Amino acid sequence: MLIHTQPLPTSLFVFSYSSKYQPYHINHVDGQVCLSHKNTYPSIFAVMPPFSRSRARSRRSLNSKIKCSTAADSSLSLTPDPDPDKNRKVPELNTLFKRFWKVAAPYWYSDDKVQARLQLAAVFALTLATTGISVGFNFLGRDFYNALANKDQEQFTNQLLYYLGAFAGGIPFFVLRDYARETLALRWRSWMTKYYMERYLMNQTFYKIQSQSIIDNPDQRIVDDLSSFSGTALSFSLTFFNAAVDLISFSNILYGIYPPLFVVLLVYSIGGTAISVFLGKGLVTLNFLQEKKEADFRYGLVRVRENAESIAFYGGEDNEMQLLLQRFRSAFDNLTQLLISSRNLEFFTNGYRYLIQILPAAVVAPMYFSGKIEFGVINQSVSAFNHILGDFSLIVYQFQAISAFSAVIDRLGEFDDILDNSNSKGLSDPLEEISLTYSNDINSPVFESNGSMPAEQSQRLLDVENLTLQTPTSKATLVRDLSLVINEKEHLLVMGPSGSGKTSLLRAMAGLWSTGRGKITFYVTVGEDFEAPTSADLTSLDVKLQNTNGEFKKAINRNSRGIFFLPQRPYMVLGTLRQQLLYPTWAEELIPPPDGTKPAGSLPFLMRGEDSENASVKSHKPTTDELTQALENVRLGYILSRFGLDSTYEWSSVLSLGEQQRLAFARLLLSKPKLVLLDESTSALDEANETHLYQQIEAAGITYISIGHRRTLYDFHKRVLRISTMDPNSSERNWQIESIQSGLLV
Ligand SMILES: Nc1ncnc2c1ncn2[C@@H]1O[C@H](COP(=O)(O)OP(=O)(O)OP(=O)(O)O)[C@@H](O)[C@H]1O
Repeated sequence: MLIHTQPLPTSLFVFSYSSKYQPYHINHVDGQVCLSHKNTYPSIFAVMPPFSRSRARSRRSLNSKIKCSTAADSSLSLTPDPDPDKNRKVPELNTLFKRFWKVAAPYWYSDDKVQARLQLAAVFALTLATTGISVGFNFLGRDFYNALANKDQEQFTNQLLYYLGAFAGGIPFFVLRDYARETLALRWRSWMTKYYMERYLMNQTFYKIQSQSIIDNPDQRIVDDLSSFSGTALSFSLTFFNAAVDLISFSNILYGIYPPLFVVLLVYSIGGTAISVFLGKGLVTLNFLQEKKEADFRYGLVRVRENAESIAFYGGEDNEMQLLLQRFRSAFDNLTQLLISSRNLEFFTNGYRYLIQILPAAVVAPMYFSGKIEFGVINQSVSAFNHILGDFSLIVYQFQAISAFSAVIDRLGEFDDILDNSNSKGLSDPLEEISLTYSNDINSPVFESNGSMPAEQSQRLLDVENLTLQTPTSKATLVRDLSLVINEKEHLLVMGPSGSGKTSLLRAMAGLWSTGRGKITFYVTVGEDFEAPTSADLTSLDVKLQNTNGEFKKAINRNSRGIFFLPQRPYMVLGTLRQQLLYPTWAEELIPPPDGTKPAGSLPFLMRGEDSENASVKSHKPTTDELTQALENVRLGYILSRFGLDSTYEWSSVLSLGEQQRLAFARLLLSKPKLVLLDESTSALDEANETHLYQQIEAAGITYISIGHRRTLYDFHKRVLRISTMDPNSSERNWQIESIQSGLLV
């Protein structure tokens, strides 16, 4: 137990700041951060290096306060927007605790748990050591000043040497404690980032979140909120731990001096905490909204960057400016309210802090006057009182940081729930009934597409039975009671007016939409170890989640099952031309350093193991020659001399739309799937190139289902599925299948 028997010397110091940093004021001075003690030692002042990561949040909010107080003087007009977020409820305390636990716990039970717990123990041990060192410095300081007061030169010199020795020995503990805490926070964040990204990208959750606008800014939650969560959770834990140690150390002293003083302190701090919670309760919501609005604003800017060419063609700068300003104003308005609430809370917090400064001295002074205690005991009681007050007042002093942290917990907890239940009723429609199955039973009898007569011995690839397809949110029926069979080489063209539901049919086949009824079965050849997933597998996160430790079973990937989808809008990944071509079938491996060593600081769980890659990754990965040949096959050989295979460009900007579509066909030819679903994949191409590409995939033995509007497409297909726009009042089928022979309908 750490007990101060003497008053703390007034020259202490830098050391105690971070173990009990809460009683300090934080100020910016010339790019440095200055901490000055808020209660016990108003004269103590320590200049710190620029903020560490764990204090980045304080810096950010501080910076934003500075920026905003400037902005408040500017001429921005502040017309309030009607804002549905204003009715957002403050989360209950127990909900917050549950969410905190749900977000925080998985890491400490994960594969990395041994390392994590050891590091945590080291951080706590170092924190205890630094607290002990601080106490030791108190005693050294006391003796130093006693020697000075007694004019004992020899003792003074000795104490000075002790002090310098202790200084040299003690400093590394403080540095190592902070380093250990920061590295643990980084490790925790890295693990959580992978854990969240994995669940976000799994099972098309990212698509559902985006297309159904389920939550705002998942990217910001993964980047900013996770970073601030791990850093703040650790530093708060240490702050509370320190407060507990401190409380035990100093309660005895204070209680021993004068018990009523202890009781007064208890009542004062409990009352203060209750009032600050009452005054600051709106801060959690405001902080939550601030995060959202800042992310919305940033997203708006990202959209401008991503769509630079379209905006420039439209000349839409004024509109963009207005939209962006609107988003910024929304963030600004909220921040203004946040500042007002913070200011009101500060009135109370500062009053609370200074009102009681002289109380302990005033209470014990009569005992001193009557000779019951020595003068030093007054100092000691003031010191102990302030320590305990600081410990009991953590919530008052830290309320703003706690409210910001609560907002982070709330946002992450909400995100975590969505990821966990990504296919439960919360996310998907209760009428979600389309069953999507991947079957390896290719021996079942093959029928003609009209379902009546046995066909020649070709392999069946797709079976659609009584499919009624609806839009996910409005439940508008797009296709009614569709049945069709696709056998090998029976290429199907899907036609129909714009908006009739052609792409949506592909969405259902890809498992992106499942509202409606009916059954879709893909028949695919797969390895012996493959257990054909059912539609429930495909929509149940549990199947893919082995446990809550964040270990995932191999995700089911339809590309590796011989089925490929080319979306309407070509998608170019961030990376090199080689990566474009390999996407999505093969992942580009990390290039190891020449000496074969692991990159410094790499964490085992950030590496993608073989198991987590597509099954097809194990299949032959195309060589440079094969990649070059694939480009030649789609008449794109000339871009090689321009860009090379291994340079990174913004491909969606440097390649024309038609070139991007041809690149997508090169991917297809390299992957050689059994069946491909093409959504207007040649719409930007001239007829000669279109014919060439269809000839290429036909020659590669790929069966295809294409969506398209052009009659020239008849030449490459055997049948056409014609979908008409659904009449909401009709209960009739809105589709028909016609045969094509030699490019003509029969
Ligand atoms: N996420 C969604 N939520 C609700 N309705 C949607 C959604 N996406 C598309 N729709 C609607 O579904 C209908 C069918 O859209 P779909 O994209 O399938 O049309 P399409 O036949 O492919 O049209 P086009 O030929 O113009 O590409 C449209 O009316 C569209 O507005």
